[in-house]
Amino acid sequence: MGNNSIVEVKNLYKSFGSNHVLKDFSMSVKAGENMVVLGKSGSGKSVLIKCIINLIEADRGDIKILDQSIQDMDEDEVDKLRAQIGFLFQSNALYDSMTVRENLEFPLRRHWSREQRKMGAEHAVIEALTDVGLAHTIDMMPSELSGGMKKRVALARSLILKPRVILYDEPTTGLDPITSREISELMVTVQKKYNASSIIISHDMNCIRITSNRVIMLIDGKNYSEDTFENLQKSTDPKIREFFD
Ligand SMILES: Nc1ncnc2c1ncn2[C@@H]1O[C@H](COP(=O)(O)OP(=O)(O)OP(=O)(O)O)[C@@H](O)[C@H]1O
Repeated sequence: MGNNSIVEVKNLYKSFGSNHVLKDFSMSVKAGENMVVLGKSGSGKSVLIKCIINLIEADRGDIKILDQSIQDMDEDEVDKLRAQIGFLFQSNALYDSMTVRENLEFPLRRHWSREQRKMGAEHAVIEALTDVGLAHTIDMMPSELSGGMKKRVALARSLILKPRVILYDEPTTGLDPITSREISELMVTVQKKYNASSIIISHDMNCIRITSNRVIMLIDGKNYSEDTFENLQKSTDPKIREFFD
């Protein structure tokens, strides 16, 4: 890996009609790094994540994940790459009609052969659930779980393929402060265990403080500033201060 970059975004532009959302945005996420993207509502954080996983196409710019340019990939290659990327969406997106076990098996059905699943699915499900402290919920339905537990199960599901990169979209939204803190600490624990890199979109200052190695300020469509949480907190720049005051 040339420059040790797991995710490399260069000079990204994305507009919707006259709404210029990303304007020359660049960032580089290193191996094992937790990168937070902080920006106001509507600043383009979700658009950025969607560009990174090729759900929407950027107008201009380069995106490389694990040294592969996503724009040059055919569908098969994108699919293979997606197996190495874990997602944790705000909504959790658990299937309500499936047990916890079936929810966790879902990505395996897509990316593992029948033979691989026969040999390894049970072990993989138990390992991922154990990592989030919820092995005992394996036969439960999502409706029997609290909000925080659902979030943990969704995290377990995003870990099951042992991703190199994990993308978190507002992982603590809707959770009480104690549960938010637990989820944030869990994100740090799993990042260490899996040696994954993460890109985290969040407004939750406590979550950012706990999880981030670095924070990017997404302002006016650009990477306006990037630094550690502690250094940004000390900034006197009014555009940065808005987030901390
Ligand atoms: N598919 C789309 N078509 C048209 N406009 C879009 C589309 N997706 C996003 N936008 C616009 O892009 C801008 C950025 O949206 P985005 O969802 O990335 O914001 P965000 O920073 O994630 O905000 P929030 O913190 O509120 O989730 C918004 O003005 C939004 O209306």
